[in-house]
Amino acid sequence: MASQVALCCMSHSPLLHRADPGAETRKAVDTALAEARAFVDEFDPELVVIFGPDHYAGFRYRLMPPFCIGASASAIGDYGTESGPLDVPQHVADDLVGSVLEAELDVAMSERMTIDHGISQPLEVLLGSIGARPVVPIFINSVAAPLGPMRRARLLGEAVGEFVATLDKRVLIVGSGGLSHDPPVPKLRTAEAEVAEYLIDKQRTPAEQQRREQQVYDAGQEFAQGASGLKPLNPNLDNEILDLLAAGDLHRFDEFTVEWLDAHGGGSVHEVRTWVAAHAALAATGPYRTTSTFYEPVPAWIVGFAVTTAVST
Ligand SMILES: O=C(O)CCc1cccc(O)c1O
Ligand SMILES: [Fe+2]
Repeated sequence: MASQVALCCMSHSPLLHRADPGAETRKAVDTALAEARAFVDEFDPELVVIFGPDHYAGFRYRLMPPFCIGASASAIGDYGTESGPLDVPQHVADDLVGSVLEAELDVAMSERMTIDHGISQPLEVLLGSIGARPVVPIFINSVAAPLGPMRRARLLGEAVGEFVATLDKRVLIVGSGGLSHDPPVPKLRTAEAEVAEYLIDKQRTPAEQQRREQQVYDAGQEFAQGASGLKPLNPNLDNEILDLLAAGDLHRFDEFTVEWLDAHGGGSVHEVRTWVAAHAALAATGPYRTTSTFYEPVPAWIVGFAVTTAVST
């Protein structure tokens, strides 16, 4: 028997539950997320495979893999998200790592993966809590330059999908991140030495974390007031991305270079790699149809916020 597979992709933001985006936007996003949650409930997944980035919370330049599969993982609990362990089915994760390596993708593996809101927020939103269902987390570096070509994220997704198809389970594939956004994240080669230390190896103290979270909140408020040096959100690009995903035109993403995306979508637009990987995973199990799409640029959250669901046909 083959698996039954469904997909939900969503943007995340550290400010999702913190900054007021305006009553109308709040209502629209809450509705879209409630519908996604209902879609997941109805599908009743036995396993969740989630592609997500982090924000120098777990992976730092001391050792930065392009991709990493977690066979055991826990969340730090940044920006008011839950902290604690995920329920990772160890043998499934082990087999997935083996299967992806067999497909000649040199994925890293972690037996102590640390995740942040990039993975925990969609788990909370879609499942109720980070530990609600068995989950295999797959990290995709989406911020720490240099990044490899988009094509590799697509191929990773494909290899994951080929494995998922063999499981004989109801599997929900999740992608977390994007779309266009340019949050205030320092860069290794231009940051002051003390700041760069946090990108390389140093963990923030609780007080430093609190300051960082306030700084990001303030940046969102400034951005929403139009008084910000951050790159504007790019709804045209975001809609183009959503159209390609819905059309199943995943090869087209191979043509988006890192430089071009950076220029048009901001420094964190590369999180759409998680969407490409998730869709490639679903596509590897058979043809699919996008069943819902929500999109709205939300400056107060510094993100072009999107939610989609899709099913195998
Ligand atoms: O550095 C962090 O911890 C979070 C950075 C950050 C800020 C606003 C919107 C985002 O999407 C984002 O990733
Ligand atoms: Fe992010």
